[in-house]
Amino acid sequence: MSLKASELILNEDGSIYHLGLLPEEISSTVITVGDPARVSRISQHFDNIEVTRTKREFCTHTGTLNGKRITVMSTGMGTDNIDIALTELDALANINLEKKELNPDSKSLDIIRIGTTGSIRKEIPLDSYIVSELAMGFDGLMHYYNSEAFLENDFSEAFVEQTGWSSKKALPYVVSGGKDLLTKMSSEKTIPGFTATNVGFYGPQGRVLRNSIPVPEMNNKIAAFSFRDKQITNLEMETSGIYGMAKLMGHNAVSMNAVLANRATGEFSSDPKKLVDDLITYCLEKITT
Ligand SMILES: O=P(O)(O)O[C@H]1O[C@H](CO)[C@@H](O)[C@H]1O
Ligand SMILES: O=c1cc[nH]c(=O)[nH]1
Repeated sequence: MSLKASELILNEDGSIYHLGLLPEEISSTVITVGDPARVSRISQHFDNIEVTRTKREFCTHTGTLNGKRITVMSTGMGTDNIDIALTELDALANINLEKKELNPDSKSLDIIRIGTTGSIRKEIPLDSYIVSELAMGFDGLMHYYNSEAFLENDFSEAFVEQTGWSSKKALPYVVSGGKDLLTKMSSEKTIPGFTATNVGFYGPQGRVLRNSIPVPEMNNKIAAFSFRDKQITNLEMETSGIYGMAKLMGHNAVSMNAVLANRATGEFSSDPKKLVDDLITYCLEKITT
């Protein structure tokens, strides 16, 4: 059955609506970043670049490094953008856009997020790298899909109870990263983490400039949460959405986080550019070997 024009939306050139890409323009290995400017900081390492496309906050370069074809794409900030980016990436991989029909065999993508984050633990210092084994989403995205099969609801229940999480906020959901990619991207240079994904950068992460927030000690409560020997390590804005969308559609995902803020000590990295560039170099080496 053909998908309706209002559901699978294509541009005049046949490309997918928000990303502006055609199926042959993406690799099965996709690096995602929040910042569009970070795309060329990654693709400058490629031996060649065959595709460059920008539409809204979605800037995409596809090229080859050491014989491996890689796509790098910016998603902008937040899991609302992740819903669009991953759904459209999946459509490029698994839907015949001309016939508007699902392909008979489904294809699985490797999705590697290279992002920045704030640690909420003193013992996870500035300038370290966290690989997210688990993600807890405060964003609610997974509740809009049939995701019950893979959500780790016992973690969510314990979290709500231990932190006194308000029912006015979305129920936190917990989802794991892709096992093989977690192993591939981890080393003695990385710290395994449990990443909390927030709906914003300021109030939702407990930052106060001029606005007050209802539970000023929430980051401490999040840091004190403990269940089955797991504790939350860091805050950012995309990982839970990426892990959830990847699990829904049969893709593998891992989130690599450069710690540029430590919220427990109040410090910020003195050289965030170098920190991210070093993580990029680390990830490209791991991806291509
Ligand atoms: O550096 P990126 O990948 O954008 O990730 C982090 O930085 C942004 C906030 O400054 C959010 O997107 C957060 O998840
Ligand atoms: O503290 C931080 C740093 C980077 N990104 C975030 O979302 N939070």
